[in-house]
Amino acid sequence: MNFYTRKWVKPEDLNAHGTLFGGSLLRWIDEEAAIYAIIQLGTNSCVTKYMSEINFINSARQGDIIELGIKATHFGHTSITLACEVRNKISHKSILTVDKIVFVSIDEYGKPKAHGKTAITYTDERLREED
Ligand SMILES: CC(=O)SCCNC(=O)CCNC(=O)[C@H](O)C(C)(C)COP(=O)(O)OP(=O)(O)OC[C@H]1O[C@@H](n2cnc3c(N)ncnc32)[C@H](O)[C@@H]1OP(=O)(O)O
Repeated sequence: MNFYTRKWVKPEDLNAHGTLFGGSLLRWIDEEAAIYAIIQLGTNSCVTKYMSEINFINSARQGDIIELGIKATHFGHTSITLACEVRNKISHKSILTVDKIVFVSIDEYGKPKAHGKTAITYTDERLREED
């Protein structure tokens, strides 16, 4: 799993207990996962279809630096399935896991569209393809 994005937990991200608000974390995850799906599928016409059970394992506190990890686990015909882990950047203690986040590639009418991708590609491979 690659941990691309880091966040610094600030006062506006906290819940009434003074720990990281789950809603803030889920918003960051949805955006991170969407960016990952867009890059892998090569189109920004894709939507979140499904999120599996979310397991909040440990809380994060103000001042903590956390990192968001995403990995593609399955390429379907029109969909891509991702797994996510959020952990403390310093201690590597797990904060949250999501087993499955599914994005679907759509056409101009909002209907599922084949994306033609079968495996993870990395930026340097994509740049080589464009040469
Ligand atoms: C980035 C964002 O915030 S987007 C905003 C939030 N998301 C949305 O508004 C999306 C709203 N939903 C929709 O518009 C529609 O449900 C669509 C277009 C995504 C999918 O339409 P459907 O008629 O359900 O599509 P369909 O049944 O053909 O399935 C499409 C793909 O999704 C997969 N899929 C459908 N339902 C599920 C599910 N519950 N769990 C996992 N995968 C699913 C299918 O297996 C299929 O994948 P494949 O082609 O790779 O085999």
